[in-house]
Amino acid sequence: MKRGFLNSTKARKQALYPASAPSQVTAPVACPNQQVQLAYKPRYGKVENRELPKDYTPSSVPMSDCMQSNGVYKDHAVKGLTFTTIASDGGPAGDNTELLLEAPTKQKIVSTPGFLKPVPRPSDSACYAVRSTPDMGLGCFATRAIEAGEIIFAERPLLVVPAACRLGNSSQIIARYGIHQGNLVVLAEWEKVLEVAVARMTEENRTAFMALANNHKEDGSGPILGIVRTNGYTTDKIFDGPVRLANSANMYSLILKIGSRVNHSCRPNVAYDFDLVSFSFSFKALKDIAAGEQLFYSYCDVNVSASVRRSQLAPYGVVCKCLSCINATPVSDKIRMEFENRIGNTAKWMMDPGANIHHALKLRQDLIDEGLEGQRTYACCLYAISMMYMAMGEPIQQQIFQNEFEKYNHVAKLRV
Ligand SMILES: C[S@@+](CC[C@H](N)C(=O)[O-])C[C@H]1O[C@@H](n2cnc3c(N)ncnc32)[C@H](O)[C@@H]1O
Repeated sequence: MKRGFLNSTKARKQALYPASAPSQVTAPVACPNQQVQLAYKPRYGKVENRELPKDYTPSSVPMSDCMQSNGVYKDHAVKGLTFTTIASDGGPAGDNTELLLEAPTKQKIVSTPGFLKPVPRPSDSACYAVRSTPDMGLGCFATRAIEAGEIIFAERPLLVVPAACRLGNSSQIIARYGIHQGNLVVLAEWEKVLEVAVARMTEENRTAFMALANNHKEDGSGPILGIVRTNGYTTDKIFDGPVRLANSANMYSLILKIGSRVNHSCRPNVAYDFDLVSFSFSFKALKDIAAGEQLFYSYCDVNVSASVRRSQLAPYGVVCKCLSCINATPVSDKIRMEFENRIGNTAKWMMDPGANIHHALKLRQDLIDEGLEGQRTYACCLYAISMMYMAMGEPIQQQIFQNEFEKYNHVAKLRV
């Protein structure tokens, strides 16, 4: 991820829609810089009795009353949020993005120096295809061999909406209907708001959006919120106010046409960057990918045990069957949990490279065995090995690892 990498805290910044706990109560959380209540972390899984209160009448959320000459609706504000469009401006209409966000956040985005550059187009747009998998719904596949570091596709999001249900009156709703039915009403009201954002889309984008997967059909989410929760990415480049809140409640969820078709693996072979200036995501290969191989992104932290990964994946309805999950042992758990610390020993290893080279080679092998060659740690490790061979006066080995380092540094972008 632009995180550069999938591990630890950075990965959390850019995971799919923030994970939620099973049957967790939707606690309205006050956002400090605004008078809104956030229905944060809605429940997932099967919620029994999804009947809305008899006396509940859904709000009517107004649609923009005016379309501009470029076929894009004018901005309009509802309940403190603005419906707006980033239009492709001469590019393909598929590059339009619909957004629902706070007005100052929109201002921050559009005043980014250089905004709005065209979406970067990879030289070969035909290196991937979306098709069926036997057990994961649709997925993205390489149609030819792709090298580590290569950009596979780039796209603007179809939709950008707050990562939490922001209604402003959630606490009154909960007070009136109680927690269980109040939560259902909050979700229903939020769906009404999202319906307007989707109605503003071009027909092409709306069709693509509504065709995305939805694994939130039984938790009270409406069809649009279900799609948002199943497919949303986050970026630490878009949030309300001066700082990103620790609970991510002021962040946004971004739903993509192609990126949202990428399935999960704890042995990811792709990562993404989000560029504010072109307002686009670029998905790049973390390692060499063979023709026909499926592209995988990690929806969870990769430097944690299999059981922690399992619990992080539960809200996505994913039971991961990657090699690392199937073959997980206490030893592999330890490897994942410790690889960041182990690379911290590099300076110590360099004091006596001959005696310590095996530590660095073992770390490299462990990362390969866990399918984590895209990690920054892997590139750091290759660099350390090449430096150690240099210090040992072994130029051939040094060159081999220098070359490998350069290949993976294309992904890791270490400054050395
Ligand atoms: C963002 S979508 C990915 C694309 C999706 N497969 C589709 O058909 O559009 C996420 C959903 O895909 C499925 N999925 C993703 N990774 C999976 C995996 N490793 N195993 C099983 N299902 C997976 C789950 O249903 C998950 O909720």
